[in-house]
Amino acid sequence: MASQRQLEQQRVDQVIVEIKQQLKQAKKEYEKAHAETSSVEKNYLQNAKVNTTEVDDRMETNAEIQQQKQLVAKNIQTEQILKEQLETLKDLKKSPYFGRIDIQDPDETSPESLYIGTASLSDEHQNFLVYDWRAPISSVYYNGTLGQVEYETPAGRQETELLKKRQFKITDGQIQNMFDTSETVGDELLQSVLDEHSDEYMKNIVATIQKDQNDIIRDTNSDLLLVQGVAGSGKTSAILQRIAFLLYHSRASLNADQIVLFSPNLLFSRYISDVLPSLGEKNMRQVTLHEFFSRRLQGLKVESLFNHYEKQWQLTEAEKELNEEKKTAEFMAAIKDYADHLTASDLCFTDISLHGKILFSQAEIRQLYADQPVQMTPGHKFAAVKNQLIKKLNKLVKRKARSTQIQDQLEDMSSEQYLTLLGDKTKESFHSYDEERDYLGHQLASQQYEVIYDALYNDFFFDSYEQYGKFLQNKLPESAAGYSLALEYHQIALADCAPLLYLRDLVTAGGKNHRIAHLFIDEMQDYTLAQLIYLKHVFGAAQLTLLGDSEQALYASAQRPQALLENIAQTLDARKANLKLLNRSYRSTKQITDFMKAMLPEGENIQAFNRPGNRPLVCQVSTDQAALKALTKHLNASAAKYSTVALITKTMAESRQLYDQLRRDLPVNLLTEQDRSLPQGIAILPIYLAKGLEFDSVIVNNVSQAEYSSSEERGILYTICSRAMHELTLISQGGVTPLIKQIDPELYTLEQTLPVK
Ligand SMILES: Nc1ncnc2c1ncn2[C@@H]1O[C@H](COP(=O)(O)OP(=O)(O)OP(=O)(O)O)[C@@H](O)[C@H]1O
Repeated sequence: MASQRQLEQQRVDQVIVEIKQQLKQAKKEYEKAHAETSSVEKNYLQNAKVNTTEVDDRMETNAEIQQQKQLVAKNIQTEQILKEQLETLKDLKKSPYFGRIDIQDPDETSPESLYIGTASLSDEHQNFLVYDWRAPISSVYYNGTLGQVEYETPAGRQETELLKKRQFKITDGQIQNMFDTSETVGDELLQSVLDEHSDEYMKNIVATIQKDQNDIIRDTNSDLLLVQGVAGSGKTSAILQRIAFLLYHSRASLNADQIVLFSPNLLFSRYISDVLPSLGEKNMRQVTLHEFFSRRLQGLKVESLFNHYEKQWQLTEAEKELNEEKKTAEFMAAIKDYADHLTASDLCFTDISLHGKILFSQAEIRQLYADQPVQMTPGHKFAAVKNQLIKKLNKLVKRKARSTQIQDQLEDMSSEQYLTLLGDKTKESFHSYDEERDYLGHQLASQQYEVIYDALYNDFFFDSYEQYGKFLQNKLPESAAGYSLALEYHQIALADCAPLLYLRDLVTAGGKNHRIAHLFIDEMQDYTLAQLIYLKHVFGAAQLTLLGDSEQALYASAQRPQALLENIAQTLDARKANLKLLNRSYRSTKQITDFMKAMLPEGENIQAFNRPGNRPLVCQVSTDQAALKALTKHLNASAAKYSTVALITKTMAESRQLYDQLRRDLPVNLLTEQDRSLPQGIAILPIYLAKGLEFDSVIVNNVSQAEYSSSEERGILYTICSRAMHELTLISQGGVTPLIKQIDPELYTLEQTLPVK
């Protein structure tokens, strides 16, 4: 292998020489483009400064400015492309590729060696020196074992013989490691990647994608792809590489703006923000469910998932049941049925007034609705009413424009106001003084009625909040009072958001976003069916990828994947639904994974990746003081060893309390819902904020019987433990929870401190 390694290093060196040449050329082109942009920009600014108050100059200047503006935009775009090329080449220079496959095509006489990297590179004769990891042939690297293999291409399925597969770890142009493997992607490289410590940002995994992950990444057929994967199995990683793959696969028709990812919290959004740029792609849009609902329910304080969790502890059984009902598909079906059968007299219309004077009364709006043909759908009727109202408003504005009041205002106008009213027009745009006068009068009247136009466009003549309240009174009367009370305080419970918005959209035929081609939902076990139905309704044209782990549901029982798929596919009306399971966990050491899996009734499905470490430590103490002492000791020790250490609690209140107790002695940081980045030092946070994240060392505060008494809390403890990569410490004040007691004592180390007499 030594001489093989020399040969491979020689090839790396040659490729780097080529990259350097291309870099030089690209730099030149970039600098040229940059100089051009600057000069056009300067020109544009100078032109824009021309005295535009001289009406004669205006038209000409306008046209010229428009032209310049377009030129600037085009140059900026070219400059941006060249900049991206430069970045790609710079990355390739450090590590041009990570894999090699030797293949024998049936119609070729000799085998061919192909090298695979994060981006493609060809020489001046168009020979591929490096293949992009997303190219059709690269799938062979991830998918096949040696021998006869198949791969998909735009022209159909192809066959080839895979003779050799080699993995490289190249840093700064030097091969650090290389392995030949017959495995899909062998364990050695993966082992060395997983041994690394975590940092603020997630990394791309393209060099070590596993076969089952590759199937998820390259699935282009399903309209609903459901991924159920155990904690740390690479679901989030798979989503991000899948997005990079889809962007490559459909380069001509898809851009990053057409992809939306629903992420669990703001910390997570930042944590994953580097992966796509590291693959030369733009980030997709990211939103949390809370942000999404808040934007659609402006003026209301939407309950967050976190508040929802925290409140669970205080709810009565009856209240919990009401909430549960609102989460179901049946509840959404009831909303649909209700919306379909609403008559004009049932609808909650409101008056539209200006300065206290009613312009359109609810009675008038109701009559307009009642006058629509019966066979029309509610949405069409609503749209027709809206159009008629806008027409009526146009007439009103026309009348107003000719009123003496407006004419008087025109007389008294300053020349500045006059120019603003003219807008894009010039004096010469009009044939007569009267025409100009009419135009200006119309402009002025329109301005005065702008709020009414806004109100009509935004459907403010319909009160969706009241309508939903009426629906509740009918369907779930016990919850109507609570809903109305919250509304009085401008608040809305999470469970009410999806049904209310669904009702609003159905009545008003609004709220849809057809532009989005792919919708990704991470941590889907935290979404109710009602929410999924609403998201599917909004993003009707999107292909769905849902990823989750029902064992990590914080307050719900786990559901079997196949049943979940059938349920969701049927509810969302999916035609090509596909279920993928990921059972191997990569995040944690074998010892931590074995401990976690023993917590679950069906944990035997989880396969640990064979990365060794210490067994989790359960530290049992008997007093408050001793607990705090143990906590301080272990936090200190972890912080000295690792870069990311987290103390994860069940609730925010517990996090706050610990923060107050520890902050004098330790560099601790309390994280809240608003935090977008992980600060240096030890993080203290409740589990719902740690969703999707990982830390070198995790400490759990109190795993006593009193704190984790029921199996309902299994999901919480499991999720907390599964955030640990290298070290897990659990402190228990008093007897440990039965969730741990039932675990084979061989799987952890028990440290007991005796009470001080
Ligand atoms: N093929 C792989 N190669 C290298 N690292 C991997 C691979 N798959 C997963 N990992 C690593 O394992 C860790 C867990 O991955 P990820 O966060 O994507 O899992 P997850 O299933 O979304 O986890 P969870 O549901 O517990 O939040 C990450 O550090 C990720 O980089």
